[in-house]
Amino acid sequence: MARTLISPSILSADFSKLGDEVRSIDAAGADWIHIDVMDGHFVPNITIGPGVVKALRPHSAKPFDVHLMISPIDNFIDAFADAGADIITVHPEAGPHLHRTIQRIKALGKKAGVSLNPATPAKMLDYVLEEIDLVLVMTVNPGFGGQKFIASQLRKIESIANQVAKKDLVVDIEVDGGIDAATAPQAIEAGATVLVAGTAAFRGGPENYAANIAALRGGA
Ligand SMILES: O=C(CO)[C@@H](O)[C@H](O)COP(=O)(O)O
Ligand SMILES: [Fe+2]
Repeated sequence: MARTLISPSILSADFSKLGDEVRSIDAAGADWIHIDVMDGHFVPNITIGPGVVKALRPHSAKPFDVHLMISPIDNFIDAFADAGADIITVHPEAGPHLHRTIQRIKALGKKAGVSLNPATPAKMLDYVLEEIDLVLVMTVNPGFGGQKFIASQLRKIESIANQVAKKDLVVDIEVDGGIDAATAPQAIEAGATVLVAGTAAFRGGPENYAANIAALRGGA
């Protein structure tokens, strides 16, 4: 069975001490650090920009998994790469030329991801799957933590996992939204290789982070 990585979303961390939160979740066993960037335009919420990513960079050596929910996207790719992102994930609806955006991310030496909203079909990947490192399947509508898992997305994960296997590609399938100890095994069963969790990872404060991550791995 494929390995399962845990990428806790700092959207659910205590924003008044983000550096400490990143250190704590890293020490608790996070594989990646998921950073949700929202612009109040592509999604109805505003979070953080490249300056915060840069400030957090010294707090962890784990890969920064940066999920960009901003449009237009292209003017910001370089800024997040410079700030210390390792994986940069974009939504196809966030710019006019997805292929070009991916090329730019790769040219900067970063891993490239494409994120699909719940209503966006897997077909969107037909001409880019060979170019990318990761597909991020949203199991909630993007914008907020703490929403309910949309189970219809399991079928999409399965279909992408089949395509990846059929084409013999090395592409992670990351699932994002409403992931907890109950939904994690369903996502893994469908083919997810990376689990994002905000609420379930940061629940109860730092003394609970290791147990929270272990519970998510319980399905692995
Ligand atoms: O990208 C997003 C939301 O748009 C996510 O990364 C959330 O932060 C996940 O939070 P939970 O659903 O796990 O609370
Ligand atoms: Fe996210």
